[in-house]
Amino acid sequence: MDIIVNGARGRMGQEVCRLLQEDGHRLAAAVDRSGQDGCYARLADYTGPADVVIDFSNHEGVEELMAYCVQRGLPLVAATTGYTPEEFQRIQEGARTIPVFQSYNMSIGVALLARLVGQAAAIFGGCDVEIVEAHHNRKADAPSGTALLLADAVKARRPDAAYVFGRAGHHPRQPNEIGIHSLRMGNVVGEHEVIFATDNQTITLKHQAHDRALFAEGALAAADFLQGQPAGLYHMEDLLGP
Ligand SMILES: NC(=O)C1=CN([C@@H]2O[C@H](COP(=O)(O)OP(=O)(O)OC[C@H]3O[C@@H](n4cnc5c(N)ncnc54)[C@H](OP(=O)(O)O)[C@@H]3O)[C@@H](O)[C@H]2O)C=CC1
Ligand SMILES: O=C(O)C1=N[C@H](C(=O)O)C[C@H](O)C1
Repeated sequence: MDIIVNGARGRMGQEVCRLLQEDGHRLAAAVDRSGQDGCYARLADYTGPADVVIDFSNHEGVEELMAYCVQRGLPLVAATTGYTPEEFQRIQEGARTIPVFQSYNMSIGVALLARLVGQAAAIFGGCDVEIVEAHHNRKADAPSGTALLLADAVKARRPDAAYVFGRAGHHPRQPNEIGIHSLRMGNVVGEHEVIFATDNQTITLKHQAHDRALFAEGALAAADFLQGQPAGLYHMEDLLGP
């Protein structure tokens, strides 16, 4: 399979480019806005053969990304985080024409975590929920896309949940709050903890990524999954199975 990697000079892009060749895939084109190290500066500069685009770049490039994939009829693995609601809507629109696999976290472990979080939220209906995420000190967006994905897994079971990002000052906790807290430090690859607390017990569900290869492997599995799929929006749940 011939893969276009968008954001190819970034931390994740480099990991995908390294791994895909070991994995029997082929790099059709490396695209990065720097245009350095043999990369195309823009997606539109590459018109050669390709089977899929994997995107780990920046949310602001979504219009160009979707226009390119839709115009060429190319399936897309959309792994970038930090989308505004309008930008995310652009992905949903594109998915009416092409198959799009979108996840804020490409690891199967986090897909399982999200499922367990949904179960815990349903079983412990009235408990307090707090989410703590930690990432490296170069991460641009906060909270992480994964923290939002996990909060959404709770909200799916508790529609009145309200997200509170960090806390300061005098604001007593409300029963329907989901507290979301972001740590940025050193070289942490990605850690997510969801805490369910009642007055007499605490349950903590936690995922730690040790290596970015985890996300690159997931993105390649998603690219494989998309081959032959009809237009639509796909997620890690589709890879996880029952
Ligand atoms: N879904 C998942 O599992 C994961 C998602 N991510 C997400 O992936 C994204 C990238 O992460 P990471 O690799 O750490 O970030 P980096 O900043 O290291 O890499 C992003 C790269 O994309 C380039 N870039 C920015 N905008 C564009 C554009 N419009 N077109 C082409 N290239 C562009 C950047 O160039 P420049 O340096 O000039 O800005 C940079 O080289 C983030 O949103 C991150 O949160 C990360 C890990 C896992
Ligand atoms: O920027 C990162 O590094 C990561 N971003 C994703 C997110 O925002 O959730 C996934 C992973 O945790 C690493």
